[in-house]
Amino acid sequence: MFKKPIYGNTQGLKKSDLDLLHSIYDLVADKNTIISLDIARIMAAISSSCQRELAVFIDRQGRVVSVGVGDALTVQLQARSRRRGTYRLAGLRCIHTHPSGNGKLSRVDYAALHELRLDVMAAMGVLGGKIKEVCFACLEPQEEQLTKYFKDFGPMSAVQLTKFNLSSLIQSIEGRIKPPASVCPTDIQKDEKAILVTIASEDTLDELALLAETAGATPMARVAQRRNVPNTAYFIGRGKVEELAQLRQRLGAELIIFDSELTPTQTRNLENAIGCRIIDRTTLILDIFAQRARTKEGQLQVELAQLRYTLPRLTGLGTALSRLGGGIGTRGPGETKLETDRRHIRRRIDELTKALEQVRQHRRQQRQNRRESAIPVVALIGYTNAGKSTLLNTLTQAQAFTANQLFATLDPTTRRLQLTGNREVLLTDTVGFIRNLPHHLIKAFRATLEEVVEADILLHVVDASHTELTEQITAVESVLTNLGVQEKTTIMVFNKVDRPINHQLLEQVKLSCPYPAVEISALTGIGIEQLKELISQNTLHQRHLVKGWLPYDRTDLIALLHRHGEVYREEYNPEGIFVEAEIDASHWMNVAEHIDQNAPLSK
Ligand SMILES: Nc1nc2c(ncn2[C@@H]2O[C@H](COP(=O)(O)OP(=O)(O)OP(=O)(O)O)[C@@H](O)[C@H]2O)c(=O)[nH]1
Ligand SMILES: [Mg+2]
Repeated sequence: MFKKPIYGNTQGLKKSDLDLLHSIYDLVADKNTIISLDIARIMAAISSSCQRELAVFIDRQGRVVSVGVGDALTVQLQARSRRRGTYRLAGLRCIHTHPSGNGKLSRVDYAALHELRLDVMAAMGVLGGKIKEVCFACLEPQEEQLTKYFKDFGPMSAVQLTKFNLSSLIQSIEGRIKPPASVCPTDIQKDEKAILVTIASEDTLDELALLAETAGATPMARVAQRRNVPNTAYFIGRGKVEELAQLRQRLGAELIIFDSELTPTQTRNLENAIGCRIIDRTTLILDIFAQRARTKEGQLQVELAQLRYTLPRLTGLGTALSRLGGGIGTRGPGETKLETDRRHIRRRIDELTKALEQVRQHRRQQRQNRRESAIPVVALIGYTNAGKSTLLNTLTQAQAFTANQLFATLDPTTRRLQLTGNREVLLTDTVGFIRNLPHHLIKAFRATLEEVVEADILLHVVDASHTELTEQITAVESVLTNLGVQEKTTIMVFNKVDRPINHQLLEQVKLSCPYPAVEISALTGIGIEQLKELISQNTLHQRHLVKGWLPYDRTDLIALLHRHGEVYREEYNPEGIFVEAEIDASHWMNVAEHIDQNAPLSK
């Protein structure tokens, strides 16, 4: 029969010891404890008898995966390496012996713990065939990364070692390691069954359902209980809580999402009464943002918002429940931080605030540069899913990500847009708005939203085919007011007119809106030329008139006028070139100083 190998240098080992070593493979440790006593005792006996170090690796199911003679590094390097990505532990623990009787971990032991990213490294000091003392250590994440920081346990007896709860130690370590953004999507729990709850009318749950789906959940049922005032303890009535608990059981749902903000007490009470994870709309939106954020800036903003909002709410049962495997509302900074060190959170908030301040400075500088080049900036704003990114793509042939999802865009994208008459503007696409956009989010997303604040004009993109277009416009306007930009020059862009439209409603909306409006389809191209014309008209003041004479040796300036402006007259006379043109403010100075009111050769 195939025998699993004994790794390391086995030369000189007695046959009976080798057989005993082989027998370790047949033993299984309890998955929650570091090692079982029978394995420990066999190791102590052989290690003492041959006066060599022995190492045993056990996986999370308690199975012995490799047995060897020598230190942990030698043994494991010969056995198959089992790294599971840099942001996770290897899922293996190592127990090895020191025949000197000293149970303290050696430098090699710590090195192996770090290099192999072990769950735990334990050293057993053995003397006279008996276990004298045991020490073990695990990695201690710093700033969400696994570094060379260790946490030591022991010395203790072998019996004490078998009583130690390994699972919760591993969970607490892994809870504090943050995967890099690029690996986040693999952690998304697809199809978490969810129940949606509101105290308004059931229609309002359409949007919540879309949000839930965007986050990766499957809405299974909708529960509406009309109330003017939420119950302070449970948000909904006590009887409804019972009903919800039964419904959850029947459907096997893992998550209940409320359409409003819940207080920490309400969340806790509901979790205790229903026994599953309860999240509110804000937490759901933050979760989507956490999944979407790709740039460093986006990630900083989401983490800040989460720390400010979600973490103080993740207390009580929620903590235990979310430990059972993450899921919606549990992504992001990780709540173990909350348990271990509240001061750490405050420190992190400070760090994030400072880092974001730097981002803002940087963006301010970028905007300053743009301002100097005097190219007008046009910001695309609007309700999420209105078609902003699609419009950016249509107008500029950009390749911004678009999707029939809420919050497809998180990070601002800026592209140049060529208009008629060589006119040029910068078009910025940014995060979509939503009704009751959480206050924390507006604050956290200031760096991004400042693009809107600093823009010269706004294109307010509206999904004209949406039944709630009026509500969506109002929601966007309320965010604009919040940002203090309600007075900015705005063009209303009614998008998706290729779809069935309630024309009566659209006409009403257009009549009541004080801004110039245009109907378009970003998808099919209807109305795009008209929109460009409106953008031109509204950014006209950014051009200067040039009228006068240029010498023949400055035909380069004529070329510049053609490139960055519109030339109305261009006459080649014997005494010089007479031009009448308009040119972008950014290039005006270059030409203006050479333009002469009098013909050069007539002077
Ligand atoms: N029929 C039709 N669909 C459109 C039109 N414009 C956009 N869409 C669709 O609407 C959905 C949302 O488009 P996006 O461009 O991602 O919307 P957005 O406003 O950038 O959304 P967020 O970034 O999520 O805020 C996509 O499925 C688009 O294909 C249009 O003119 N007509
Ligand atoms: Mg978008």
